[in-house]
Amino acid sequence: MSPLEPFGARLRRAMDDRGPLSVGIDPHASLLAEWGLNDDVAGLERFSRTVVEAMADRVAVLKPQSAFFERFGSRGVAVLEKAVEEARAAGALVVMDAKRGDIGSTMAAYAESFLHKDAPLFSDALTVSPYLGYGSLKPAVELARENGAGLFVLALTSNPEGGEVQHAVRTEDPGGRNVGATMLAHLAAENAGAQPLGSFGAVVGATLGDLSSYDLAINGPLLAPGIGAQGATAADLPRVFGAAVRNVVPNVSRGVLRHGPDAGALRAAADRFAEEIRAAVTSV
Ligand SMILES: O=c1ccn([C@@H]2O[C@H](COP(=O)(O)O)[C@@H](O)[C@H]2O)c(=O)[nH]1
Repeated sequence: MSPLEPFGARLRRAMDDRGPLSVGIDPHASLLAEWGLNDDVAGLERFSRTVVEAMADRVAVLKPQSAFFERFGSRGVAVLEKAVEEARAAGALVVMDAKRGDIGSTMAAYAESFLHKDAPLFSDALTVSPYLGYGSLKPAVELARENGAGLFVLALTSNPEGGEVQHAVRTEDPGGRNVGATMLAHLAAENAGAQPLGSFGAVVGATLGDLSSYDLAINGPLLAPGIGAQGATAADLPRVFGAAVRNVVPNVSRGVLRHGPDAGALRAAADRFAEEIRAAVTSV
């Protein structure tokens, strides 16, 4: 198989063709119950198949949350493998939300698990945690480049607790930047010169309010969770992201999934978010 076109180029095209919305595949136990499914592997399988079948031919990105599959052990991971394969076959890009991070030698193994084209869980991109130091992610950056995949590095997360780590200022940083800003700067360097968009993105929550003190121009995608259940709205996007909004991939998980199990209702909910996002982004 020839190497894939770089993730950033594939994502740019998908965003232009389908709109930038990412829908999460987050099979919370509470959602399984609301959908009338058992909290078991069969329920998990039905839930994830329904979301993939409803969404994969229309949204740019599907973002499975690995935690909800891992909780069922190896049989849950098998369901995840199938969801990834079917979503990609139907034309969605898959961002695996597994938030991996470790010392470099172990990071290399995580990278092999998600970013090697022959891995059963090969995904178009993987979320990673840089809090063992950005340099510890190097094996993932390298393998992603070799395999046409991408990364989303946790920079400024959507949850209120994130600030105690991400807003911490590094005393040795000559510019007095905080940790989140430092991660954005690393990503800008990674994406330098990439056309039309780099493959190394940041996770930046849509919940965060005005981010004009940050340089979000990383020439890469900004994965923006927080719309819907966490309280942010599509209308917040221009205020939060400013001129960088064109590179934002807004994610909605529970805000769409709570409309299941009917596939038409799921699609209608995703379409409403997609339209709100389109209107907000084109207003900039
Ligand atoms: O900063 C972050 C990083 C990741 N997430 C993940 O996104 C979805 C959000 O789900 P909602 O139901 O739309 O709130 C979920 O998988 C999180 O683990 C995030 O929320 N914030």
